[in-house]
Amino acid sequence: MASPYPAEGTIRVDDIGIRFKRNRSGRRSFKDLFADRSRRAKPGEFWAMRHVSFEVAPGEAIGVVGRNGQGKSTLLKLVARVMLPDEGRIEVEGGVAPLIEITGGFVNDLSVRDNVYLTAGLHGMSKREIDAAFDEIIDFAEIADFADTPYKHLSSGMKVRIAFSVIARLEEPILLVDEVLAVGDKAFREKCYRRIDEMLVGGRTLFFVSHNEKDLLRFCRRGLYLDRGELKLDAPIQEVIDRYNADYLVKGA
Ligand SMILES: Nc1ncnc2c1ncn2[C@@H]1O[C@H](COP(=O)(O)OP(=O)(O)OP(=O)(O)O)[C@@H](O)[C@H]1O
Repeated sequence: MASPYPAEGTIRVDDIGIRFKRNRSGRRSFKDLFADRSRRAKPGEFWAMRHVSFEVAPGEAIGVVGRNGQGKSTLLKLVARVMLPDEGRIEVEGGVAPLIEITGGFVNDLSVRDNVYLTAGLHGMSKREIDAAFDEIIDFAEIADFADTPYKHLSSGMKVRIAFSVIARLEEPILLVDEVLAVGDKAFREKCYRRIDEMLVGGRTLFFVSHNEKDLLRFCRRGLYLDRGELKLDAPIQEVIDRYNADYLVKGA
């Protein structure tokens, strides 16, 4: 008999909406949390995403496409639970390994070593497990000479290397990858992609944001096309790419 409980890696997004202020850096203040949650955007606010619904089964690999500023990163942050929707519900079964806005996840003044322990620890790895994996994590990133360097002194490509290397070691069932890998050099990116292939074979659920068709087609079977804060199309990835290109590709460009 099928289990009544959703399997790890399942994601259910039900009519979510999120609004932002145009003129302030932060989202909501503590005080705002207790204020009236009006369904209308107040002056100076706008809905970055509204009425978005979809379900993801464990092991699905989903490519998210759309022009700049259409809500792709916001959607990943909602799945990662670092943001909450103002409307609707989002249910995520199991932990999420996020390779998004990586510099936000790592602490600038800590060494690479301490950041590895911190991030892996926050995702449930014990100290003993991290001890055992540490050398491999550093080797994969190819930054052995920099293990005790403060994270802030790494180049942007080196930051991506160590972040990917840690995230790829986590046992979380859901993997989120935005365009950060574009910062890595070609050889390292290919190494990361092979690792993502392995993780998909292992049954991970993937959300992959990219403007690169080849990369989207490599990993994803299904696509979500976000446009003006709406989910314009949820379909096989090739269909989603074709529709996006038909809408926005400048002929001959
Ligand atoms: N913390 C925030 N405060 C205010 N506005 C925000 C915040 N985060 C995102 N936005 C706004 O929400 C909209 C969607 O942004 P998002 O980063 O999700 O777009 P995107 O599709 O990932 O874009 P890109 O392709 O450029 O990365 C944009 O208008 C952006 O300015």
